[in-house]
Amino acid sequence: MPAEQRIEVLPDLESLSQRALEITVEQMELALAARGRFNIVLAGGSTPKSLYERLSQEALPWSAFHVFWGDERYVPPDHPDSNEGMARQAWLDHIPIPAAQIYPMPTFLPDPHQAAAQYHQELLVYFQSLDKPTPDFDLVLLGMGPDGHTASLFPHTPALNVTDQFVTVGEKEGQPRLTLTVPVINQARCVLFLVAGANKQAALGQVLTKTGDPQAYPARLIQPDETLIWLLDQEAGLGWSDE
Ligand SMILES: O=C(O)[C@H](O)[C@@H](O)[C@H](O)[C@H](O)COP(=O)(O)O
Repeated sequence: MPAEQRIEVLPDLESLSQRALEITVEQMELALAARGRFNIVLAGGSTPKSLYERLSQEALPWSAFHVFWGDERYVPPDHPDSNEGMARQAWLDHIPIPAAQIYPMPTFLPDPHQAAAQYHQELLVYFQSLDKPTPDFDLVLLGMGPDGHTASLFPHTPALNVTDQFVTVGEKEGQPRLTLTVPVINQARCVLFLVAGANKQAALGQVLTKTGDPQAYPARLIQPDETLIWLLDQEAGLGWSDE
């Protein structure tokens, strides 16, 4: 159960993205004050694009950013479906962040399981260099699909129950994806969901009321110890608000 959990409903995607920018900067400031760097995990899909575009317009201490992904479609970065490609086009290609501080998920190996193991190892080495045995990201950005999936943790798939790896292979309609595992996401200091669109309403109802079976609505599995924030637009968040 998160120490702090809140739901904010914003009028539309643009105001949701502006609020997400504010929270991202808040979490960055906390991380820099405490540890001198900001370890952020990016979400894929379409919802976060407007946030990334806003970030590209900011003058932030980019040299303190270390950017990771929460999941990736198993395609090259120049493929239209690539989460890495979307984030680079919307944000990362427009700011002076050191290239070595961007850690894309590898999607060039023939076997996605090998790629998952490689990213696991990359995370292990990175966090061990910070004297941490496991990843403790400062901020994990997540979306949620109409079926209640998040990252590439899809309903009734083996990925939901992987606890001995930081990264595993998810699957959407037979297509492989790479995804952080539930324990890694839950070890983050702050998890921020960005959910927009009427097609998310039903799944939200199952997730936020904690009634839906977590295997059927994997976003329910996301219960970080510290901070969990849901930013919803009015279409998705009809009737929901902690405010
Ligand atoms: O790679 C992905 O697609 C995402 O990580 C996925 O979990 C996404 O966040 C949801 O499917 C919502 O996608 P939209 O933002 O496009 O609705």
